Amino acid sequence: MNESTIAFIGAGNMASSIIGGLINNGWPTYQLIATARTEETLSDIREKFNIETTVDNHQAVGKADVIMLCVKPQVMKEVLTDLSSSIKPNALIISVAAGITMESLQKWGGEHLSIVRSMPNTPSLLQCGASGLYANNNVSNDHKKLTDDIFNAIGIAKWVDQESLIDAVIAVSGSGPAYYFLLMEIMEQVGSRLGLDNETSRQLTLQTALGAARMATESSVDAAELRRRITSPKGTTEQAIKTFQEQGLPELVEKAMNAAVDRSIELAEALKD
Ligand SMILES: NC(=O)C1=CN([C@@H]2O[C@H](COP(=O)(O)OP(=O)(O)OC[C@H]3O[C@@H](n4cnc5c(N)ncnc54)[C@H](O)[C@@H]3O)[C@@H](O)[C@H]2O)C=CC1
Ligand SMILES: O=C(O)[C@@H]1CCC=N1
Repeated sequence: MNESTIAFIGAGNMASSIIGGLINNGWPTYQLIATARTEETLSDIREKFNIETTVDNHQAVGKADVIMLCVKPQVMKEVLTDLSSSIKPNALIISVAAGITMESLQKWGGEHLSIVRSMPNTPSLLQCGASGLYANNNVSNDHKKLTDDIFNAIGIAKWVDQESLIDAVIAVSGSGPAYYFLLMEIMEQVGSRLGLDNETSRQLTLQTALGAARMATESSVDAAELRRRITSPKGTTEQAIKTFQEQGLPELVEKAMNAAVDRSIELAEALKD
């Protein structure tokens, strides 16, 4: 097991998912430290994960081999600028923030820093995460291996060789779980309107999502073929799929994913100074 100590700066939703996933995979709790603005958030984290916490970012960073920046994009500048003097020279910095560029991170933290921009997602908690990773030129092979160890412990991880592709990762997997949750919410509601009691509709919807995801990931054929196998000619599925296609679902999904990319670019521009 890895001997590195990881400091999570900003122990909110994303950090908790990564911390939980690492612990579920056997990462020693004594090698994890988390910070937040309030003692209340930290006491939740201690209760859930039994790890060291502090409101003092400098204290956490001083001990850390890996500094995972998990604050909102809007406070990243303030947090990183303040921390730059406490970061150990050989530490690895990993940002999870959407829309904060490598250029900004280097400007605020220091040009010499080894920085990875990551884009994880919340299923990391269940070790079912999907993360994209992009490294600056200071990141050594050992630091890349360490990054792989962390992100592979909580799911799958893919390196991209152009920073702009992190925006594509945001649109696909960073924000992606929310798209599936939205579809689940809608299917549950429609099932109830069709006469099922709420609990039955909920359970059938969720089990169907789980079953479909498992078939898509575990079977040797692609999603299109799995869909065809359900779609009997002149049957019921055909009518539902035809409705999705005719009403523009593919275009709508593309538009939604492009909106996520556009927002990341907009944030990067607005927060760069
Ligand atoms: N929620 C998600 O599904 C994903 C989020 N992200 C990224 O993760 C980052 C955090 O997002 P969430 O966890 O959703 O937000 P969140 O609001 O749940 O967590 C942010 C945490 O930062 C803490 N914080 C604020 N200022 C601080 C400071 N000065 N020092 C230390 N801690 C401070 C807050 O107390 C809070 O607990 C964002 O940059 C977001 O782009 C990336 C991928 C997915
Ligand atoms: O919505 C957001 O901005 C963050 C980044 C990806 C998922 N949540």
